[in-house]
Amino acid sequence: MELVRGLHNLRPRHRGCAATIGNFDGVHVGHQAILSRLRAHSERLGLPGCVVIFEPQPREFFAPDAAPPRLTRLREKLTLLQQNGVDRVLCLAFNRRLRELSAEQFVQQVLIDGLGVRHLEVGDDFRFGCDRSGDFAFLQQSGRAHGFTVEAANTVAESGERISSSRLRQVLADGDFILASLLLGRPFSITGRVVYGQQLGRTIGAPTANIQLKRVNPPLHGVYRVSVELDGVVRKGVANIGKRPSVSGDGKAHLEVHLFDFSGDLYGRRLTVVFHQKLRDEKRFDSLDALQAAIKADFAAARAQWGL
Ligand SMILES: Cc1cc2nc3c(=O)[nH]c(=O)nc-3n(C[C@H](O)[C@H](O)[C@H](O)COP(=O)(O)O)c2cc1C
Ligand SMILES: Nc1ncnc2c1ncn2[C@@H]1O[C@H](COP(=O)(O)OP(=O)(O)O)[C@@H](O)[C@H]1O
Repeated sequence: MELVRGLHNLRPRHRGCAATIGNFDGVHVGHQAILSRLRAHSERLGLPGCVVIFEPQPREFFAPDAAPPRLTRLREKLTLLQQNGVDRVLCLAFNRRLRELSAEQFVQQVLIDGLGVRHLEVGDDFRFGCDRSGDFAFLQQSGRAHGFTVEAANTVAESGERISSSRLRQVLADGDFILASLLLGRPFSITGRVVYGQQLGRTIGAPTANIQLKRVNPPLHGVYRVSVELDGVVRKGVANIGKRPSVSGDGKAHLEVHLFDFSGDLYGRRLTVVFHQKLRDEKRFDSLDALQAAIKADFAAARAQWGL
């Protein structure tokens, strides 16, 4: 899969494709249906299938503090798009210039001049362009004028309700990991690189691999029973995701995971943490002793649930 960052990196060889546009946060089952339609059209046309995404996502640009948590960070999203058979991703920086493009300008600059789109697949509620003025009817009209077809993918529902990124955020906040798996088509996980922490964990009998979240607001908070695949072995463990109010408090969310019956160096490794069950909310403890006791109890609870 090829990643093109910014319109200025598009070359004449990139013209001619089937495309879709959106945030694709989570790459859930609804998104997967659109990607499957995209693949069908790209095969029919004998052209690559291209997904146009935005980074940051529009709401993160408009209101950085009020934006909803991210289900997938850029790298995770790209991996999932690749796994869904996408040939090319055009990642556009959502900034003032992009925000101010009218629907006509967006179609002309991105879809026609940039990508030479021959088929456009969109979700049934897709809106774009300055103040969301472009809609499906507008795209169909542009398609007729510029020689591309447009199709709106059907809504995909689960348990009678539409699948969406915002529904997933709610389901994860509720700790319903079984429903989350149904909506995602895979268990919910967070992937990232293990970085150095304060080296405190090992001194309280709880070494924890700290996974870099890069300031992105995660959709989960609290203590969870988790698993991690490491060198082909599924390791069981417990994770804390939160701001660690009892210790540092740099105000940012951290994800740290302790693996049961494991000792070794994980620094620099890329881990995928799969979440299975919430144990409790994160708390502020007045002493390191109280924190240590709570962590010990979490270990015992998670071990018991895992049958270890
Ligand atoms: C199972 C578990 C539960 C935790 N619960 C809390 C908590 O409720 N409140 C809190 O402030 N920190 C909590 N922490 C985070 C600890 O403060 C942190 O792991 C410890 O300070 C070690 O940090 P370090 O890895 O950077 O050395 C928890 C950690 C683990 C592994
Ligand atoms: N059972 C384990 N679970 C998680 N990490 C472990 C384990 N055993 C050893 N480690 C290693 O110890 C590191 C965590 O130790 P810790 O004292 O918490 O340091 P830090 O604050 O740098 O995360 C991990 O990054 C990993 O390399």
